[in-house]
Amino acid sequence: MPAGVVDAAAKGVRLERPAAVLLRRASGAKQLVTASSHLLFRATVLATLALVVLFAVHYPSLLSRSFTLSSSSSSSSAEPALGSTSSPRRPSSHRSLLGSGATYGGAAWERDVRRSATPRRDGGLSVLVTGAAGFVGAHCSLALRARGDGVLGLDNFNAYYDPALKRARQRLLASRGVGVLDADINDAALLERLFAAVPFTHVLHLAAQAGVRYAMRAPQTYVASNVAGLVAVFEAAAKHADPQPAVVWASSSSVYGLNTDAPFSEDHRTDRPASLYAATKKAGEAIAHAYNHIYGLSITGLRFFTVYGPWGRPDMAYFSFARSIVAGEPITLFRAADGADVRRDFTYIDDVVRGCLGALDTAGRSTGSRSGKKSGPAPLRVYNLGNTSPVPVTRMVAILEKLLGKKARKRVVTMPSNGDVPFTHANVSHAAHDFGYRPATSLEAGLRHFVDWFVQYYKLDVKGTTGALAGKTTKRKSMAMSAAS
Ligand SMILES: O=C(O)[C@H]1O[C@H](OP(=O)(O)OP(=O)(O)OC[C@H]2O[C@@H](n3ccc(=O)[nH]c3=O)[C@H](O)[C@@H]2O)[C@H](O)[C@@H](O)[C@@H]1O
Repeated sequence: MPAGVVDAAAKGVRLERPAAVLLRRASGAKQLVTASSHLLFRATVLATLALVVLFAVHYPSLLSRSFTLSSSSSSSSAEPALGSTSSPRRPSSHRSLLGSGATYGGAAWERDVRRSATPRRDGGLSVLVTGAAGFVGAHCSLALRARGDGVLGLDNFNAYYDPALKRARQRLLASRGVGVLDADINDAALLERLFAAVPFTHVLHLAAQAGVRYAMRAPQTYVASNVAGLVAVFEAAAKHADPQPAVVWASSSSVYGLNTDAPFSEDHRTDRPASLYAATKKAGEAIAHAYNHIYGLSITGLRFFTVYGPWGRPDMAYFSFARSIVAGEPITLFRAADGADVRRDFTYIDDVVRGCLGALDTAGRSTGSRSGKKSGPAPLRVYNLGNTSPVPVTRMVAILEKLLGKKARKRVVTMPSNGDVPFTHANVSHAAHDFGYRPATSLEAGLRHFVDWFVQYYKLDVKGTTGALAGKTTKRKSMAMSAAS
């Protein structure tokens, strides 16, 4: 090879080398950029997924069918499970934590809300029922609807007791034209929106954290529901409704606490609550006074006395005892420290429903307005809704044993120091005078209705387990609430 050529070739090689290196570097950089953008993309996707999972864990409610007028049976198709009625579980997270970014609103939503809340009779009420998928709330909603009032329900479906039972009540309400919003009373934005959409004449506020003894296990849920939630409802009714509705709400016989004068009258002392539950209800009565005084809200508090019946609360003694008797499990019976039987003024649900409707019908108008001015004093009332005849809990168990055809396995212990009180006994003369409240159901008759429902709802084999029930239950109307039937 000639030298020039060699040189040239060498030069060529020399000349070509930097170009190839540059080319390789360029393509390396490109690959690097591509690879890192893939990496970045994947990291972003992973981070997004992680956020979604975190979000779902902390706020499952938002991913569910929130704030819709749930009426379909898809909300819970689970078969009723007797075993799932026993001990209370912690309530699920409150929707109020989500702030105001929820998915309610829109023309279709407002149309559904208004349809449910519109009365079907002249002069009918338009009632917002909170806790509508609860025991008393569901019965009252059906009774109001049955007489032609408009009812919109609201419930957070928390897991204090089996939410499947609440969903079953919700389906029953839907079948009668009552919509129940899946929402929390602590969601101020939602309440504001509702009062903007509907001129409710009344609020029947029954949403609460119930249960006397559970308050020792989950104290903050009582404050969140019974104090903060009550304030949220009063705030919305006082400041965002035009005109202001009258509010009727659930207080409790437990406010009498350590009171020993009997029968309990509304004029007796209620400043010695025995449980945090009672204290939050007593606080509610004081809060009601303030909202009535400042904003002219018409407010009626109803002190319920151990309400029982079909579609009841599984955490209550009569219900959990029935479950245990059927399952052959032991029950614990409390005895007062002096050895006396613990007694309760058990009140049947239909009587309580009549009391609630009487209180709504006689509530009287609120006198305030959104501007904050009131035109004069508004009604502020409180009533006992009891049965006026206390019965020993041991007698309640004996009736259940007879109805279920099976003996209870009893364990009797001295009442622990858990907020319980040894007896309750209502004087209902004020409610009788003001709206004709007259409880008419004996514990025997009321528990018979309960057991009929209980056996049917949980599809119990009454022939196998309950001689006394066989035959009776087959005649029963299917899933009908007595209040509306
Ligand atoms: O009247 C009221 O204000 C209250 O009535 C009931 O509270 P309570 O009367 O304690 O009803 P249960 O929990 O069903 O207890 C009824 C009776 O059974 C007794 N009991 C309860 C549970 C148990 O395991 N053993 C037992 O002997 C209690 O001491 C009580 O005397 C409701 O649970 C409250 O939400 C309501 O506010």
